[in-house]
Amino acid sequence: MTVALCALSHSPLFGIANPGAETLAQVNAGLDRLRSFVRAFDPELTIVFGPDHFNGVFYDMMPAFCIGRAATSVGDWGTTAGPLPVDRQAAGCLTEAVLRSGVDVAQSERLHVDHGITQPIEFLFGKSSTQPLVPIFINAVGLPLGPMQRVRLLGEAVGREIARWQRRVLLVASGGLSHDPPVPRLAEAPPEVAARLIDGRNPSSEARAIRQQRVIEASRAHAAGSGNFREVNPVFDQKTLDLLASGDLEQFDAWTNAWIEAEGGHSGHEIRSWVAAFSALRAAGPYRVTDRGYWPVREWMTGFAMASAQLKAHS
Ligand SMILES: O=C(O)CCc1cccc(O)c1O
Ligand SMILES: [Fe+2]
Repeated sequence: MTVALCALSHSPLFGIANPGAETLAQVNAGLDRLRSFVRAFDPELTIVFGPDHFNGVFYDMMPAFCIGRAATSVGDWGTTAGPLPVDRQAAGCLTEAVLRSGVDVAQSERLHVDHGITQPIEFLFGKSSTQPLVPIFINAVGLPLGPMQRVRLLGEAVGREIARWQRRVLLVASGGLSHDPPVPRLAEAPPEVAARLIDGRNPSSEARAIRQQRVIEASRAHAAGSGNFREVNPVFDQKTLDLLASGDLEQFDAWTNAWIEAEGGHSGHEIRSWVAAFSALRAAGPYRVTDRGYWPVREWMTGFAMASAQLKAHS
């Protein structure tokens, strides 16, 4: 057994909005380092913890967590659409292990995923990779959410299971850190928006284009200092990264969702992906963070962070 971890933010505005040459060069250099880390580790299986943004998972059946035994990319924001190379057997083992641990994870024979899962895969492996995957959906925008402790326990159950395997497993976390992009919320949605949050799968390409254009315009307004979006919070983000690096992950149990939202914005809940993945790594053994980068990027409407980590025994 050996396990490694890569965690990174996603933003659909990456490649669309320009954060300036210096930031872009630094982020790209960071992504290059992550790709080198992954190549050197040479994973036989990659488990991706990531959210969805009402593109693949809706309120007609909103699970807290869901493991895909098969999955298909909706192809939003220029990501490759279609079936993903899911390792069905590994996904089944993980589902059983998590259920045995007492965490009532949902399961899917066709998990629909958006850029929350596909962007990190494409960053790390390219646009049409055949890298075997297990996608694990972590609800971060379909309020209400359960306590953070459940996220940690989900991750631990995954980590305990893969620690028993004779296989190099890469854990990938996708999301965060603090950000508040224009993702609709059911409680405040007018009826036509509510309808698509409940059952909005397979929008017409025109409808998708209109929504994406709205996000692009929002990011322009935000970058120009107007618009009604919260600022990225580097203090919250560094605190999150410090705690993840410390390995003292039980401390996240005390982070209430109200506090996370107040400090990290509505999409700050995406740190759940990071907590799940780091908890999985820790369940496989003591770890150390080997790389860490952070850039608050207004043009991408997010604090863009990345990290890699590996087991101490293998460093
Ligand atoms: O709903 C959508 O498709 C856009 C969501 C979105 C926007 C900016 C930064 C992000 O990280 C993000 O996920
Ligand atoms: Fe997101």
